Amino acid sequence: MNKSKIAVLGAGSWGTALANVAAENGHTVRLWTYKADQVPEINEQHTNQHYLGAVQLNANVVATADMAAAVEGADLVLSVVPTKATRQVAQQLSTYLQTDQQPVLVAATKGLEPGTFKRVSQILAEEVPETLRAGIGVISGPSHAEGVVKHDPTLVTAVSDDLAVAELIQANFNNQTFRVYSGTDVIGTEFGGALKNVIAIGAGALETLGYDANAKAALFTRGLAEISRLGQAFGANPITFMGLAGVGDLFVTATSIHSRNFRAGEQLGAGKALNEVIEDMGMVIEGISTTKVAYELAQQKHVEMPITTMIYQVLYQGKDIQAGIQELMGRPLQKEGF
Ligand SMILES: NC(=O)C1=CN([C@@H]2O[C@H](COP(=O)(O)OP(=O)(O)OC[C@H]3O[C@@H](n4cnc5c(N)ncnc54)[C@H](O)[C@@H]3O)[C@@H](O)[C@H]2O)C=CC1
Ligand SMILES: O=C(CO)COP(=O)(O)O
Repeated sequence: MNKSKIAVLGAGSWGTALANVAAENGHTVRLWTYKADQVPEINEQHTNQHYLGAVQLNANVVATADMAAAVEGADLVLSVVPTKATRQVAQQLSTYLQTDQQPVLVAATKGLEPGTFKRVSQILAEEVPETLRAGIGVISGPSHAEGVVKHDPTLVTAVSDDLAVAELIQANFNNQTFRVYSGTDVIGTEFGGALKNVIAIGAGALETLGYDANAKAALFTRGLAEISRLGQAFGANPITFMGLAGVGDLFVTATSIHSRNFRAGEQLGAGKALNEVIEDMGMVIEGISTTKVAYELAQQKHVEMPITTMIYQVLYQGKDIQAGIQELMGRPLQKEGF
């Protein structure tokens, strides 16, 4: 395929891993960071120690703290900063894009914006020039950065309202160890990616509390039913939740020690205070704010989400986890619904 100019905004674990995939595919890559002190390390040592340890990055991953330089002439721009920073970064991006520039914009962040309840691709659409709105896509799926940079076989999905945009993202990022599917269910893909983080926090807590596979299977299955129900209330295709952005990402996030959400849950299960968990992680734990958004959305849409509600009460109202589990187990009997 033709080689592209790709700008990646955000040099944390995931932005760096995606930049690395793009560089390995022969594209010209600029990795923007707002922390200027990361630049010499990435460009000279070809590492990003804080996020990815000693892993050697492709030498064609070029970091810069200058967003204008990063996005100049870019064919694709990936947004990979935390959800809460996305709006501000998209506003900055808009000031730097040339008026005749028509890059495809890709949301790689998994979250829902507190207060507005917006999906990440919606935030981008609201903040960038109108001419770019038709060219927005999402990349999601079970893909811990740590596995991607060491070339573990990884499958993700690229989606957009316009299949041609999804296929363009697919063609640019696919390679022998990073297989990219395409699709058009943007809503389902973004709800799946955001909401699995909530369930992963619960899974981490179960792990610490010593619960076995029965409890985890129960959490995954009924958690996925909640994710699907809320997604469908916003127009998602329920089948999406059976795929990479649904059960796939739920599985990886709720079982892997690489998951910040799972690890946060483990620490909460051990009794650590939420503010200490956040402080000590040093990386974004999206599920914490997403839990609150999901809880509020469930109330607003009258969607039954008992597990999410319990996790909300643990995180924000000091509920005891064991008491929460007992409450869930004692709920009125009902038919198995999805
Ligand atoms: N780490 C992973 O394996 C994966 C992460 N994701 C998602 O990607 C998103 C980013 O995650 P990570 O890279 O892991 O997070 P991270 O915490 O490793 O990195 C976030 C990056 O954003 C930067 N940043 C923070 N606040 C900023 C601001 N106000 N303005 C500009 N830059 C800012 C940080 O300096 C850092 O470079 C999250 O939504 C996460 O759910 C998705 C798939 C895999
Ligand atoms: O989305 C992810 C893997 O697909 C990353 O999950 P964490 O943010 O919990 O590390």
